[in-house]
Amino acid sequence: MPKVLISDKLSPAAIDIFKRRGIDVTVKTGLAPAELREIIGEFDGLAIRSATKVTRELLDAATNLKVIGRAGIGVDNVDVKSATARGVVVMNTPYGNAITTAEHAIGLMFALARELPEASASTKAGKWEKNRFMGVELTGKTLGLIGAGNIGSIVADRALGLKMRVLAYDPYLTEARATTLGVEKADLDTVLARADFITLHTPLTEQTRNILSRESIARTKPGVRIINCARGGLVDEAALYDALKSGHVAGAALDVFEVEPAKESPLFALPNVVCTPHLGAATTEAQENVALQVAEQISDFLLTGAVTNAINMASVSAEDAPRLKPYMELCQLLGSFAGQLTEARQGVIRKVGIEYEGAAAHVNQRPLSAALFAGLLAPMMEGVNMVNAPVFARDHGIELAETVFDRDCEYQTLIRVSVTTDEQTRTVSGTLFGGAKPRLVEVKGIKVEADFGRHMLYVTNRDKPGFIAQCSAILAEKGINIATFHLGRTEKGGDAVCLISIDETLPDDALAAIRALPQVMQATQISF
Ligand SMILES: NC(=O)c1ccc[n+]([C@@H]2O[C@H](COP(=O)([O-])OP(=O)(O)OC[C@H]3O[C@@H](n4cnc5c(N)ncnc54)[C@H](O)[C@@H]3O)[C@@H](O)[C@H]2O)c1
Ligand SMILES: O=C(O)[C@H](O)COP(=O)(O)O
Repeated sequence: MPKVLISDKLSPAAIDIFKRRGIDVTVKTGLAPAELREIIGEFDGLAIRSATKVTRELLDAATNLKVIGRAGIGVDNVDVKSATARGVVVMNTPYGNAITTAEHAIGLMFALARELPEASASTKAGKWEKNRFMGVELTGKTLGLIGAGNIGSIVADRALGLKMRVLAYDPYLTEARATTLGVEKADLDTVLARADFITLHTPLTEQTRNILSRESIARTKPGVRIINCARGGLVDEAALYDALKSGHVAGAALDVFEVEPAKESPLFALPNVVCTPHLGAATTEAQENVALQVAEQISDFLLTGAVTNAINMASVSAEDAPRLKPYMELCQLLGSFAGQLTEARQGVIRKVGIEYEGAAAHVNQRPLSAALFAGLLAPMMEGVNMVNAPVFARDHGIELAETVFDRDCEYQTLIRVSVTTDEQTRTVSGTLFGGAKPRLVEVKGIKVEADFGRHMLYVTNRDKPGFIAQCSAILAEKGINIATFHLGRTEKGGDAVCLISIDETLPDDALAAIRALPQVMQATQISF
């Protein structure tokens, strides 16, 4: 039974789902990093929000971990690169808290426009300062969106309902999408110059860090009000402080901070600053949504291999997972076969070609190439799997060329793999016998039908009499039982391949004896 640890405060709905799906679930929140490192090795899955920091050190200790599920959107608390390198899938729940967070941004905009927190504090203090507070109307004002993804789009929709004009800066926003949203697509300078309110809705990346820098804040319209419900680090807090003090910025509402938890900040002393402690996603509805989603996604992955909302891997729907399973197995075996042949020759792989024909041409091929790379690279690298194999391949400069043939095919399905090293190109093809059982059908362009046995001997030889008898005699002498024996050749007397499935591994001296046979050009032991 797979084991999952919930290490942040998640709705109890998640626990129910894990239990219902047959997952052994443990809840331990508020653990110190060392305490978490101590226990993480037991778990196959980890469910988190933003409090748990999934560092390289934690991942080093997470020897069984297969999946990290973030109940929420931002994964900046996860070292995704290290997780990928260790073959751990990282998933989030990209939509579950989007409405709630957009509502928080709108709420903060109202709070700024009418100085609600200050007015509330003053009233509760018995001051009744009716003449101190004079707000601004939102109707007819311009809202500048920086980032028009899931949350930004919802904010735009609500702002349009408030009769605001919405300008959006997002390099990935198309004109067509802007029209659908009812917003005006603009460059950053235009948003800065024209917006009465600016609201940020981008992830924190190298491009967005300090997107509201001292210089860009200086270019904003005097009297602008700024809302950040996305990530600390998007706004230069020191520059914001100076602009608020000078009055150039009339107000700022911050849900997120450069350093969290934000226990102290010069900004806290300013009356025109509204702060909340990273509450963007904090509603019952949103927390229920993300908890349910993350628990289902983690369970699906651990129980069926379905991959949803992964940051570092191609998606495989729950519906597709069982259908793709035999194809993935075939690809992994073909990759492993080709990888072991390449390893035997110590060649550096330069290029991998994958051709899909028949039924394989009509399935989702992205996870298939990942499975193939995992099989191919496993003999050469430790800890390789479907998550990290495509990254390893890219990092090692291995070019991937995929071709899908929509044509009549001799087999119900056919996947052909060619691996090019500095010295040669090796081709192997396989099919799914009966639609499910992986079978080799071609090696080096020579037809030879064989199941993938646990231990196999692959021989290339010249098609001359005596080879089968001599090879069998060597195996018999070592007491090695032959399970299956398959032959193929280009033509009578030409190049031949032989695939022998044996019941155990071949001792080195037997392999050497087979290699020494006069007809043999290459003999390699393959294990799956
Ligand atoms: N405060 C909270 O509690 C809370 C809750 C949920 C999400 N968030 C954060 O809100 C942010 C947005 O979430 P989302 O779900 O809308 O993400 P999203 O991925 O749907 O949208 C992000 C948008 O930013 C745009 N973008 C990327 N680089 C940009 C750049 N350089 N300039 C302008 N736009 C750029 C992208 O094109 C995309 O449209 C994330 O950082 C997320 O972590 C915070
Ligand atoms: O990225 C997110 O989803 C938000 O920052 C919410 O984070 P939280 O779930 O830890 O509050």
